[in-house]
Amino acid sequence: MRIAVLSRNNSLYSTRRLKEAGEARGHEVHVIDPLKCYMNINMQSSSVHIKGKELPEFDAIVPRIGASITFYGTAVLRQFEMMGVYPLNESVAISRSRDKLRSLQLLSRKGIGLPITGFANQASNIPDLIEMVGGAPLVIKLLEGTQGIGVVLAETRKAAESVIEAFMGLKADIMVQEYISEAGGADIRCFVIGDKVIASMKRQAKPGEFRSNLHRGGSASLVRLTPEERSTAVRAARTMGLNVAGVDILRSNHGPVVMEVNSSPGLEGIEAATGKNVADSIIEFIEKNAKAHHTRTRGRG
Ligand SMILES: Nc1ncnc2c1ncn2[C@@H]1O[C@H](COP(=O)(O)OP(=O)(O)OP(=O)(O)O)[C@@H](O)[C@H]1O
Ligand SMILES: [Mg+2]
Ligand SMILES: [Mg+2]
Repeated sequence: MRIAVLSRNNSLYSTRRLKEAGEARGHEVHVIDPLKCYMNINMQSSSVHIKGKELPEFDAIVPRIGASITFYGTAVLRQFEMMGVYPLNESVAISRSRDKLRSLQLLSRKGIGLPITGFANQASNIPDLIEMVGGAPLVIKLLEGTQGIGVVLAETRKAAESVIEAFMGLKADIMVQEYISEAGGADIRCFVIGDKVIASMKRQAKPGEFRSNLHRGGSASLVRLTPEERSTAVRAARTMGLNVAGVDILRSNHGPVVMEVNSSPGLEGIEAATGKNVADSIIEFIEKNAKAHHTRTRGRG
């Protein structure tokens, strides 16, 4: 097969591994920078070009679209979908997963366990919002945050009120969440491919920190999932319409709760922690599932 990896940089670990794994399985793999692509959108035919050349036909495309280029990256991916290229994850599903509130709304509709979460636009609603999520301690999150930056633990109601007020004053979009203290500063990354969790790891925050992000000094280790955790992760990925997803779960007193579903989960941490060849499993999934014009939305966006 001829496979495109849509990625800004072919020296990134995940991109490199996907190229290696694809070639090891006998495929031709091209790394394509979505920002370098330009497109012809017309009635007769769609095409994608780079530096004056039309790109060849691909059998499948693996989107690795960073959060900062979601808008243009998904437009390029959609163009490939319209041309009939099989997307590992569809543009619609990626856009959906990038909106945290929309994601939580979709997951809750399917009865998937979530931390109690509230959001509001006006400062006058703050006291009621805090009440709704069960009072302090609680977690306040910037919707645009990443790598744990913009995630705050407010220990008291007073602290919560002033942090929420400050964020709202800056016109930042936030959500307020029940603090799952029993998770003990750990979360579980479930790497889902199709209808299976093919690898998982526990990430433990460093002492004195509640955020388990590896970028915040957390450490990864192997973990044994319960059947409920497995099925929660798989259902969360399916609800978002993602074939490949990194589902982050907290172990709460009321069972596993999903914190977020990532559409471009990194391979470095999970391959290092588990010793599994995750890139190979992704290529294998593509071999089994890639068909031209095979998206749930048929590229309609
Ligand atoms: N409600 C919560 N209760 C307990 N711990 C939480 C809660 N929300 C977040 N955390 C901790 O904080 C960390 C960061 O939170 P989260 O994953 O929501 O933000 P982020 O990592 O900045 O976002 P992204 O993963 O999209 O980059 C989590 O990995 C988890 O360890
Ligand atoms: Mg996170
Ligand atoms: Mg994330």
